[in-house]
Amino acid sequence: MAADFALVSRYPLTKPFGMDFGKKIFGVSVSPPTIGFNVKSSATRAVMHTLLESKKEDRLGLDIVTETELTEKGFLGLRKTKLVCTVGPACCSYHQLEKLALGGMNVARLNMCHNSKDWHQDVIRKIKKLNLEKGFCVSVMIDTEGSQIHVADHGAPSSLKAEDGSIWYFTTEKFDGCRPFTIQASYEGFAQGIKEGDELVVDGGMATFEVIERIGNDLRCKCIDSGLLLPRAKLSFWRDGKLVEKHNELPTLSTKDWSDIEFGITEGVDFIAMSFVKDADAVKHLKNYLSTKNKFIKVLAKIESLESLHKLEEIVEACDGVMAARGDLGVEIPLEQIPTVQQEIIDLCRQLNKPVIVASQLLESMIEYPTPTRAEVADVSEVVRQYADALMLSGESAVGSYGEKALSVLRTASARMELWSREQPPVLLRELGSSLPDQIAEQTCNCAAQMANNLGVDAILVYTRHGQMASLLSRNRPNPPVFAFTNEETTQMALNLQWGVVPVLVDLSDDMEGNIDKTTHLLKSKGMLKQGDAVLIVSDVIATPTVFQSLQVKIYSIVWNLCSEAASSSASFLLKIPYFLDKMDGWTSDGANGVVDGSCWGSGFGTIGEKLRGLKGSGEKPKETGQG
Ligand SMILES: Nc1ncnc2c1ncn2[C@@H]1O[C@H](COP(=O)(O)OP(=O)(O)OP(=O)(O)O)[C@@H](O)[C@H]1O
Ligand SMILES: CC(=O)C(=O)O
Ligand SMILES: [K+]
Ligand SMILES: [Mg+2]
Repeated sequence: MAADFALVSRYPLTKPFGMDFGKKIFGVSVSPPTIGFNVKSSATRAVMHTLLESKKEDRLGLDIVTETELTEKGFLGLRKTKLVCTVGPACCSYHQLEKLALGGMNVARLNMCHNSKDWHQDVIRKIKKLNLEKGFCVSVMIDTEGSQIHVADHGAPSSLKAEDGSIWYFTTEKFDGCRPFTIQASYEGFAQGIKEGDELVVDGGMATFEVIERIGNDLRCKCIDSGLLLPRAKLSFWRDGKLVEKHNELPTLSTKDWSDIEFGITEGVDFIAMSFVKDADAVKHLKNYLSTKNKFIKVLAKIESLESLHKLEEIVEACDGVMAARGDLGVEIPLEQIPTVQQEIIDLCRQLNKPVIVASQLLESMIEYPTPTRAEVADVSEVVRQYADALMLSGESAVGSYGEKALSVLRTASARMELWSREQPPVLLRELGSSLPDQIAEQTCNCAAQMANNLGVDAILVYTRHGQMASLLSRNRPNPPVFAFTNEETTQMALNLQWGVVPVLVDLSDDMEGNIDKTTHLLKSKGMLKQGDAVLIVSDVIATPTVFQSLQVKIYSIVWNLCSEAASSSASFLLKIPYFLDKMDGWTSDGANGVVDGSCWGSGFGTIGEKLRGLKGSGEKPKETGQG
């Protein structure tokens, strides 16, 4: 949103590697490093001020941050990668949350492992107040504690050092105060099935112990690799180089988790992230529960255990989105496997059209330092290159001293990598839809995205009720942003997590042409659509139920007419795919709009054309899509 932020090193650059800052090198513009991170330029502040002063009904239903970014950078300058911030003590005041929202936070995450319900309630209410009063659009996610084996208490306020050869007791006995060399573990059955000679690994390798004796529920262990024991350190057991899997003994949703979910429902959160998901059943169970309560909260499955990797595909199919939770995952699989597993999770989510967040340690050093390491910037950029939907800050925003700066690093690094990625060849997407209407919607979105790239249009506009069409467009990762106009607030808040989608809340009617006129008029009146701009319009709406349901792809090119009041649509064309074939004779043709025959659209549409013609013969009407 603000002017370009150059990443600043905390190590002074004595010799800039033979480069002259300001010159173009290999097509990359290198700007001189600025000192520190400005969160907002004065120009940005001025735009925001004007927007805040403007009447709500003139504000297009776009959130203030996107509107400012759009005014400053234009359609193609909009950031596509979404940003999630974990809220903790370092950023929980109204003012601090406002700064994160201004900095581009799309989703605020509340980790129910920490702090009280009152504290979380206070934060959620502040975020909703900011959205209402200041024109932000920040969604709220709660993240369940889940059942995990970790240090419940080690008797010290912060960390404890375990030295090589020292003997420690790990117990499930609850006691107050401090017993030297004694660690309380969180799970009663933590020692079950554990044998002498097994290794107890703390926090994925921070320290390692060998089990020398099992005494009832307790383990006597010798430290074989010295290190630190942090509060709530994660504990895992290994035998012959393999993880001893213990999650299947634990419920995915504990009593506390259910109580936190009820709390989330009452407070109207937009996402529930389920920790330590083992299989699709747990996800389906929660989704069913939410639907019986008529709540449209999206369920995100956190992939952070070995079990979840074994059942990745069924979990991704069942959930509404995924979090690659690298923190705990790194405790369960060897660290060197994290990069390939991350790429596999992201690719699968894109194929199955589910938004994916990559989380943990993205800018870990920024908890303490005002600038990231080069390796951290490279990690963030790699996630963006892999086309994840969202990046997440954990401790950097929750407890760090430089949360806002960390957010600006995510913003700058993702903007730069998104630009670079546009030059890369597209990925082949597998076919998802099984019903004909779903296939039509999917092919329309694939073609529309390709067309938008080939024609170099400035923006894609989509009219959507449940966000499905917007999501199918986003799945193609098109160059222009996807403006998703919806009249459902739940759809607006859910789309906040999807790559390149700008959700816009508007009153939509059944008259699609009217909707198009209204929204393009608003974009024009705000100066966002300018002479020479072209937008591609995709809709999936029942025009008049008795005639046909149509999918339309329309190129709307803005030409400033000297004699006419505003802009006119030129060279537009419209593809109508009739579903009610008894009224229509195959493909429609509409001279005025330059409607094209399906065969112009390549083999994908040819096949669908054949299917439609086949259906015409059977007189069968395809079932309604539920899309859009
Ligand atoms: N609401 C909160 N109150 C206090 N501290 C918090 C809060 N949320 C996060 N933190 C702090 O920020 C750190 C990083 O947060 P994060 O959400 O990544 O948690 P985590 O405990 O590492 O575990 P996980 O993400 O696996 O649930 C935590 O270890 C904790 O110290
Ligand atoms: C985010 C989270 O839960 C993890 O990385 O483990
Ligand atoms: K959690
Ligand atoms: Mg975790």
